[in-house]
Formats: sequence, C-alpha cells, structure tokens
Amino acid sequence: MVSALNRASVRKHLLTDRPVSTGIVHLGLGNFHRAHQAVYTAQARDGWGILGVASRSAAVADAMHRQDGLYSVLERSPEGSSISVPGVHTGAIVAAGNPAAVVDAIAAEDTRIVSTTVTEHGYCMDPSTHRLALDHPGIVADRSGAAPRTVIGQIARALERRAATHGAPITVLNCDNMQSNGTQTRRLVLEFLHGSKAENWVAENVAFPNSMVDRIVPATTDADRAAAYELLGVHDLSPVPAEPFTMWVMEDRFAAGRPAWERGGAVFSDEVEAYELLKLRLLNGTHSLIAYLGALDDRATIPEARAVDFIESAARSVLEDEYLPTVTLPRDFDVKAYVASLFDRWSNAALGHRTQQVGTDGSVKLPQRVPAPAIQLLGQGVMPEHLALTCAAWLCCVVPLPGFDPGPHARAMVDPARERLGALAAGTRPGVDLVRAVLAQVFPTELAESNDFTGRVAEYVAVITRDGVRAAAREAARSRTSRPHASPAA
Ligand SMILES: NC(=O)c1ccc[n+]([C@@H]2O[C@H](COP(=O)([O-])OP(=O)(O)OC[C@H]3O[C@@H](n4cnc5c(N)ncnc54)[C@H](O)[C@@H]3O)[C@@H](O)[C@H]2O)c1
Ligand SMILES: O=P(O)(O)OC[C@@H](O)[C@@H](O)[C@H](O)[C@H](O)CO
Repeated sequence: MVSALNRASVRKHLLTDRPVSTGIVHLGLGNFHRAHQAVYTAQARDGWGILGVASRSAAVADAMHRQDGLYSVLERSPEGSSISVPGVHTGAIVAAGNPAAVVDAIAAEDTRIVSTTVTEHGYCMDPSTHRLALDHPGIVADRSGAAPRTVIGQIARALERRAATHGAPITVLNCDNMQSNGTQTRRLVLEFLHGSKAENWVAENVAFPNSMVDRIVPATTDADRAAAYELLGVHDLSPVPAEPFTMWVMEDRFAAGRPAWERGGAVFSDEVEAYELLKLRLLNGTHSLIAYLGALDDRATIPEARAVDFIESAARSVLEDEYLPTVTLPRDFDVKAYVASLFDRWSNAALGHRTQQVGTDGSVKLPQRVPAPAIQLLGQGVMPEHLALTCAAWLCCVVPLPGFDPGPHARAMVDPARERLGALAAGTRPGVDLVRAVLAQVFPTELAESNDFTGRVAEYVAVITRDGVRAAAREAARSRTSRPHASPAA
C-alpha cells in the first residue's frame, strides 16, 4: 500500500518545524499562496503559522486535513525537479460553508496579518473606475448585514469587530497581481465601511502595505502528482508545481509585526510601485499576449506558444516597445538581465503553464496591464500596436464574432464578464462599435473612447477573424516598424 504524506511519513529534512501559533489568516488557499508566501514563511523559521481559507472548493482544504496540514512544492525546470514541504499551516477552512468562521479568525486578537490571493475579481472592484462595485450582488448582500461572503466584506466586518472589541492593530497584505495592491485594498475596505463607526479606526490602525509577488505557479496536473511521489516516496494529494524563480518585494509597513520573510529572500523596499509596474507590465502584460495569441494558434502551453516565431516577435515588441518605455525602473535594476530571464522562464516546458490558465479572467487582469501604458503612448502620438493586438486577441478568445471558432484553449478560458460581453456582442454591430462597447465595460473611458485605439483593435479583430492570428501579428509587426522604438539596452 502507498503511504500518504503526513508529519510521520515525510522525510524530516524536507519539512519545517511546526508553527508556534496562528498569526496569519490567508484568504485564497490556492496554488500561488502555497508555493510563495507559505514557502517564505517556512524559510523565516520564526514560529508564525497560517490559517488557510479557501473560498468555495473544499479540495485543497480536505487534502491538507488528511495530511496533517501538509502538501509539497515541486520545483520544476528543464534541469530537473526538487521538492520541499512547507509545514506552516495550522488549519484550512472553506469560507462558503462557514463565512462567520472567517470573520472570527480575522477578528481574533492573536491574528496580526490577513493576507490575500483571491484573484483580481475576488475584490469586487469595478475594473473601469477601480472603486468598490457597490452594485455587485455579493457586496449588496454583505453591506445589508448578512454573514459576509465577499473578501472585502469579510475583512471589513472583521475589522469592525476588532475596532469594537480589543482594538488590536493588524496588517492587510494583498498578494495578488494588482497595481498598488495595498492602496487599492485599503480604499475598497474603507468604501465598504463608509459612514460606519469603524471607518476612522481602520484608517488609523490597519496597515495596507503594497507588495509585488512573482513566481510562475500553474495548476496541478497528474504528472505533477506522479513526480511528487517519485521525490517524496509517499503520496501527496495536493502538490503544487512551481518554477525555481521566486521574488517578493513589499513595503515594510506592518501594524503588528511580521515573519522574518527576508530570510527566504523577500525584499523590503520603498520602491514597490516601480517593481509592481515593471512586473505587471513586462511579465504579466506580455504573458497575456503570449496566452491569447498562443490559444488562437492552438498552443496548449506558454512554452509551446513562446516558441512560435510570430508569437515570440510579438512578445518582444510589446515588451520592449510598449511596456518598457512606460515604466520607471527601480534603482540599480538590471533590466536587460530581467528581460532575458523572462523569456527563459516562459520557456520552462517542464512546468507547462497552460495558455488557458494565463488567459483566464482577462476582463479583470487586462485593466491592470494595458490601459495606462496605452494611454501614455497614445498621448505621445504613438499607436501601441501590440497592446491593441493584445485586446483584439483577448476579444477573439472570449467574445468571438459569429462563425469564428477560437479553438479549444480559448473556449476553456473562464472570464467573469464572458456572459455579459456575449450578450452585448449579440446586440451590437460587429466592428468598431462592438469593440468600443466591450472596452467601455472593462477599461477607463479615456481608452475606450479613443477612436484611434478602438479602431485599431477592431482592425486586428477583423484580420484575426478573416485571415488568422499569424496574419494579425504580421500586420502589427509591419505597423510597428514604421516608427522608432526603444530597446532594453537603451
Ligand atoms: N499562479 C501564479 O503564477 C501567480 C503568480 C503571481 C501572483 N498570483 C496571484 O495569485 C492569484 C491566485 O493564483 P493561484 O495560482 O493561487 O490560483 P488558484 O486558482 O490556485 O487559486 C485561486 C484562489 O482564489 C480564490 N478565489 C477565487 N475567486 C474568488 C472570489 N471571488 N472570492 C474569494 N476567493 C476567490 C480561490 O478560492 C482560490 O483559493 C492570481 O490571480 C494572482 O493574482 C498568481
Ligand atoms: O496569476 P494571474 O492569473 O494574474 O496571471 C497569469 C500569469 O501571468 C501569472 O500567474 C504569472 O505567471 C505570475 O504573475 C508570475 O509571477
């Protein structure tokens, strides 16, 4: 019989010491948290424990319960694989079954940090205004006094309770791929609590540091489970695959202490915004383009897509010509090495990050990546051809024109706006009207109402639909060569 992973069966050198107490409540017990923050917390070795909260699915929490709270992180690269077991979780619960328990945990006096990786759409933020979507059904219900089911509702209600009881300060640490993620979370929580007694207490006693998180962590496959078994010698129900690269940069503004995450290599910096913009644009923005072009070219994974000549060229163009000129680099940052490392990381075939996964939730991810650089370049009289191509490829994946089949990887992309945008498309004339109507749903008005930009997106949609995605990328490359462009060495 194959034995299961638990504290008795795991090889001791792979496991960290048991945490002393639960100082952190983490919302979003997905793969990323388990291969990123949990690993840094294990490497801090200073006793901090984490209560993990899954939103709806019980799969990860159940697996962890059956394994004494453990799971493995399987580092995969073409050079080989290695494994570790970050045993820092003191519990795992599912919010959907017991929303009151989430509020209780965050409100507990011993809780000093509440952190989040709940995907961009978990914040119920209107993507075009970046304000709390007060008409979101979850927010409406949570504000009416029901046991809160949204992340912002859970945090806000727990902070209210802290204010009304022991008054102990706390830090809210957003670890999602969002620009100014701490600042935005603070605004959303305060908007939720607007007019309440707790509003001032939160403003004065709760820290919301900004953070930049980076590690490519795909969804787990059967091949990962088999590889984990080979390395562990016992069966893990829920291993997490991850690339070797990992980076975490955050502001050192914690209201009630923090683990010594620097022991795992985390960087505390006053330049987080520069790191965030760099990462969200160069990595995530380019990643989105590779995913949408790749899916439309029938490529299942990012490394397969990145190896296609026209996709690699488009990726280099959007990165070097359109994202890079719109960021301010952190001090002493070696951007040439960073760009080279990105193309290496996207080539990691051992990891097999799926185009479908990276392309999922485009309606809430792209607003963090595309509008600001597009508006900046348009303001300089430059047409951002490859940002327009990114939007067109996304539209062709999630709101394809009648008769156009975007292929299985695009069809598998989940998007919270898919239905709404589909209904909009059904009632709008294809072409620039449709592009403008769709972009108005997700982007700031300034970009959605730019005739130049929406016109260009509509042209790329037409080319993809009529002649295919390769032809559209060729067209973008041709247009790009007609104007000067920057390079990472510049
Ligand atoms: N995976 C990566 O490579 C990576 C890298 C950097 C940052 N991130 C950030 O982490 C996030 C999660 O990635 P992941 O790989 O863990 O995904 P995942 O699918 O493994 O987990 C997603 C988690 O978010 C929760 N969630 C989803 N929708 C929610 C909602 N509406 N309300 C509350 N919780 C919700 C789920 O319960 C789950 O715990 C990403 O969206 C991104 O912002 C991921
Ligand atoms: O995590 P998402 O869904 O916001 O975006 C998909 C990928 O671009 C992303 O997961 C990257 O792999 C990651 O941000 C690398 O740190």
